[in-house]
Amino acid sequence: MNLRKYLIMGSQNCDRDPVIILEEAINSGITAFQFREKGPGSLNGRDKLELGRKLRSICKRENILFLVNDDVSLVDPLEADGIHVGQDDISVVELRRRFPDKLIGLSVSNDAEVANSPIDRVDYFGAGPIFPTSTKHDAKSPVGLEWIEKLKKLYPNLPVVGIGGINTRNASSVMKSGADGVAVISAVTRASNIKEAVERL
Ligand SMILES: Cc1ncc(COP(=O)(O)OP(=O)(O)O)c(N)n1
Ligand SMILES: Cc1ncsc1CCOP(=O)(O)O
Ligand SMILES: [Mg+2]
Repeated sequence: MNLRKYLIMGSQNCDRDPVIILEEAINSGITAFQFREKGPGSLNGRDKLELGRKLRSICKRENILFLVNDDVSLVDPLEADGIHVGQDDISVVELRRRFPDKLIGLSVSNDAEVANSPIDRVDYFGAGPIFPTSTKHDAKSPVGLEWIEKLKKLYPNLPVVGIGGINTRNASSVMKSGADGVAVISAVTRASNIKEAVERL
């Protein structure tokens, strides 16, 4: 599982065709992709599924991990490698019961969330928001790089990806804090030059 450069994206994050953006990002070196069709301007129903199928087939062809965000109903039709959920989504216990062999990522932002989560059923943590972000309107307050250091001390063997406000200038600080990868939306989807952005990340 290579989560080093983890792109998260839905059509609502794109000024251009998401298919082109994903292809450029893969050709430039991203290692994992999360289909997150969510929030203002996002697609629903058949349109969402149809875009998911296109993005999934690109990841399959290019041998890039493909995870879905939140929406359990997409896991089987898209033959996703896994699913990422947060504290207010379907429970990890239920998810693991339904999908014993899929990757499960869980968002954690503080000690209480970790204490109340079945960590033994999780494959990686999404830690954040590390920095302020304007991409997710209901994001929690930034938790800072210390949160990554703390998580790695508590769970040295569980991969941690930092998320939230990560860009080409601050990504190295996230990795230096012990993260196994950086998860980004706008740093890639809003980049004027995707190749340069992914390479610099
Ligand atoms: C890798 C990664 N980490 C964190 C999140 C955020 O998940 P969540 O808190 O459930 O928020 P939404 O993305 O569902 O709005 C993520 N998606 N991916
Ligand atoms: C989905 C998500 N979860 C926490 S912050 C965030 C948004 C990350 O977007 P960006 O990389 O543009 O700050
Ligand atoms: Mg969620």
